Amino acid sequence: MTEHPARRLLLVHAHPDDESINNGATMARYAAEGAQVTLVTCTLGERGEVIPPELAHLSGAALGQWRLGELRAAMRALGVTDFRLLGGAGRYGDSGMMGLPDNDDPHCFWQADLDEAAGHLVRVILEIRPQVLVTYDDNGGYGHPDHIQAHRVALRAAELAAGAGWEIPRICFNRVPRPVAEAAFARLEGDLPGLPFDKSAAVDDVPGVVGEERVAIEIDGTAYAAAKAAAMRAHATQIEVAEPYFALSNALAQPLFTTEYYEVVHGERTEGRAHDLFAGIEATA
Ligand SMILES: CC(=O)N[C@H]1[C@@H](O[C@@H]2[C@H](O)[C@H](O)[C@@H](O)[C@H](O)[C@H]2O)O[C@H](CO)[C@@H](O)[C@@H]1O
Ligand SMILES: [Zn+2]
Repeated sequence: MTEHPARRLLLVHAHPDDESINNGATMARYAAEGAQVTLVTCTLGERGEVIPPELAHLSGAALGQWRLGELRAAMRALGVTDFRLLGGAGRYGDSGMMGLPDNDDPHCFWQADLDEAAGHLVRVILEIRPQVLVTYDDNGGYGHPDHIQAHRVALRAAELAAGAGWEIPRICFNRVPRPVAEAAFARLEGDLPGLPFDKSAAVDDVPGVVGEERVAIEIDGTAYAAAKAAAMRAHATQIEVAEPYFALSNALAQPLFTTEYYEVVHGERTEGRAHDLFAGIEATA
């Protein structure tokens, strides 16, 4: 039997950058504490926009390879050594934003056969035997096809893995409590004049905003704020950071959250608001 660290976390994301935006502090914390942190990213993000003018020439496969390099740099910043591309680098293409003709590309992730894609993830689950799986809600957080498909593939793979001998004890969705988001945007409104961004996004532009009652776990990542910001800066084609804020290529400022929040959607719930993704889960072989 392969020796496993006692605590094993698996995160499933759509593009290089999502992991740092949603879970950078969480990943840095658990990596620093000696847990096994495994990231599976489903596409290389080759249909993304590019922020820095000096990189504006990058598109298609060249952009995808560049973003893979950005992902490597972000993982170094977080101290995460186990990160993989679903089915291997380039297996599934970036599907573009919802409603675009890109969504119909037969190579794109949105067109993937669900069980074929989930099969790649089942192999990772049976190898790692994670106690916690983190992914997006059924809307992918904000409706992007690759995020929705990442959710579907993650949950299908968890179902198949349970039938093949490993039921993941806890499955979580990335969340932000609405009061937290509203307070952060209120601060942003006052800070905006001093930022390199002209406009602010809105609370409902933030993926996964829900009522407080649905948030079961919060991870205080204050100690890892610098690591998260460095990881986000590593994704320079997609993200501009001006702590404690950032903007994507749409140049709309939004809060850079260093406390990260989770809803538990499968497995043992926690008593009240927990502060550890592994709370109440026995270390398992
Ligand atoms: C955070 C995220 O999921 N980014 C995706 C997204 O990128 C957005 C898209 O280019 C949109 O048109 C911009 O206005 C927005 O600023 C971008 O964040 O979609 C891309 C294409 O599928 C994807 O590569 C990127 O990772
Ligand atoms: Zn994404």
